[in-house]
Amino acid sequence: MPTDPVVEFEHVDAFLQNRCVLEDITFTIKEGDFIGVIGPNGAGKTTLLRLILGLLQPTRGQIKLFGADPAALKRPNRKVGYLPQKSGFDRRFPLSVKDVVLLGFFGETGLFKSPGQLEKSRAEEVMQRLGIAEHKDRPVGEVSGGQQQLAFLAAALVSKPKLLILDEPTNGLDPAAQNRFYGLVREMQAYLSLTVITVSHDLATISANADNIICINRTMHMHGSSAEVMKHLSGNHLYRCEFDLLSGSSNGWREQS
Ligand SMILES: Nc1ncnc2c1ncn2[C@@H]1O[C@H](COP(=O)(O)OP(=O)(O)OP(=O)(O)O)[C@@H](O)[C@H]1O
Repeated sequence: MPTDPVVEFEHVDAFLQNRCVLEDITFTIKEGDFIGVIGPNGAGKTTLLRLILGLLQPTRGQIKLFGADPAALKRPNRKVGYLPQKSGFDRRFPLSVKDVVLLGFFGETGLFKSPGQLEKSRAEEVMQRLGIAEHKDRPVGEVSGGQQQLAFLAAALVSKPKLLILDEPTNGLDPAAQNRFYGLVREMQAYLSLTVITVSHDLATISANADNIICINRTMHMHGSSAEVMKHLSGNHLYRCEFDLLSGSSNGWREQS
């Protein structure tokens, strides 16, 4: 069955403070895809997400989100759930797990309107599905890192988005918690018929969980199924992506001899 494009990039460039951060990026993400975006630190992954979200305008090229300009797209057509990088939010906030989940409705209800019964029961259902309902009254700063991430995932999902965008969602989690997180994302993907875009610099995590992978480091190096990309990276000794995590260098794509 043919599927509609959810995100379309056509020859997109992005400049930040007069520096080219993304160059000539072209790809299409279709309904139901589970896409991993990988690249070393500073490769432009978060910038790519900001372009998709309409928070940044491309310097050249065209971007469509659900067939429209992302910056002009308003609810109810803008059905996007977003889980930003951990560093973007102060997790010592004096909120319970349930409060954090209910924050996910603010895009719908506005900041100053309390969530009603419908919102509360939807939040309860999502917390049940993600296995965090038993922690709902605990301060979010006191639950484990994995449970915190699930609370923020629940907040991104309560408004029943069609596209879920995750920026380095499993940073700082151990491998078991990472697998559990992505297993739950998969379950929610099936339940809500979601398209998922997840960003990471961890190739192992991405390849184990995403169906398709986009490799970027300013330009787009590869776009294909996880199996194809992994085969290319591990079987082809000419090109292999290596991330210099220790130095945080953005020159992580190296030619191998
Ligand atoms: N507001 C900004 N102004 C100027 N340069 C920026 C800005 N935000 C990001 N950059 C630069 O743009 C480049 C891409 O940044 P971006 O955050 O998109 O990379 P990333 O792949 O998400 O990195 P990381 O894995 O470290 O989060 C980096 O060199 C970064 O320093």
